[in-house]
Amino acid sequence: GETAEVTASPEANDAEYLSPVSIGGQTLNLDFDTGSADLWVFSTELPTSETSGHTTFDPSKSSTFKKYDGATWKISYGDGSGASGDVGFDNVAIGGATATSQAVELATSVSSQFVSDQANDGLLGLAFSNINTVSPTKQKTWFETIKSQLENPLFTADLEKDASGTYDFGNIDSSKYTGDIHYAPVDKSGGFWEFNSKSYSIGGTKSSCTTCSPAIADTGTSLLLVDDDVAKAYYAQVDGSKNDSTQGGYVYPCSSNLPDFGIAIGDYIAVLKGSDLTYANVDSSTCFGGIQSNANSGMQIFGDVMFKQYFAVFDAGNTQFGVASK
Ligand SMILES: C[C@H](Cc1ccc(C(C)(C)C)cc1)[C@H](NN)c1nnnn1Cc1ccc2c(c1)OCO2
Repeated sequence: GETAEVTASPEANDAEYLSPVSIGGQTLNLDFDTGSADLWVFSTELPTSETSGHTTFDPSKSSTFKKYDGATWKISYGDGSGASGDVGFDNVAIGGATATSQAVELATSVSSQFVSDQANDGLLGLAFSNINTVSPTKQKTWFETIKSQLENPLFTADLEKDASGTYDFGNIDSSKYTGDIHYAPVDKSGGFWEFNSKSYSIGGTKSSCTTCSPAIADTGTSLLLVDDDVAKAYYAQVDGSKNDSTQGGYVYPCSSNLPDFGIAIGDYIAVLKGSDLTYANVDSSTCFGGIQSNANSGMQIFGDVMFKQYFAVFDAGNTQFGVASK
């Protein structure tokens, strides 16, 4: 079976990580997103006013591209952004592993957030294909297309703070983590890498929260979006912090000492170091937190803030998600 490895390069503030993907011989930089299941790209079908700074996929230049007549897609993301378009099939290679006849969703319309993020040429979904948005027939993700060719039906994420990391497909590279991998069973019925998270710790003090929402492992989200009362409890320990609606969340004096924050991955509490829980500067003295409220959306979203501190294993063979120290 095959294995493949590709770099994941951070954008400003580690807001997102981009990886090179070859589609019909054309290389685009895509945001690998374990929280969605569409592989979509900036294409020559977009108005040129929306593609400046982006690499666009040109189906007419690929000898292996096949149009999927009548199929369309339309996706809306939780941050309010979205995109839509039509569909074809082509050979899609990542790190030397090629999925043939992979569904590639070509954007004919993208929201302003995507137009302005010139580093991003589209998203590569790594969630489960039951939430793919192609109509009339849902399509497989790249990972699900290639899974049977891989040495093991799994992939790992090693994202780094302000540095390039890697995604590996088909194997677990033991040089990338220390100690044990702690797994939680995944409920994939909602399409996400979803697991229970019924406790947390703040500054070493553990709390159980039987009413806490389940969590998803989401490489496509920058922050850690936790239940509202958990976010409140965390920032109650940060002097001078406040939930500032104009900034869009909790801010505090950059001089604050942030407590460690432990998140439950099933029965295991992964402790995130407080010193790595600041996301960005709002101004020279005010900082924006990596931990924010999910506005009680009923789902906790564990994004890149977690992946920067823990090596992650997405194991489709055993339908489990695991983390290890690194
Ligand atoms: C937001 C990303 C998907 C995306 C990634 C990048 C981008 C830009 C390139 C334009 C920067 C837009 C969108 C996430 N992926 N699973 C997602 N897709 N659907 N829900 N989420 C997670 C969520 C949900 C709610 C929230 C949030 C996050 O941030 C703020 O409020």
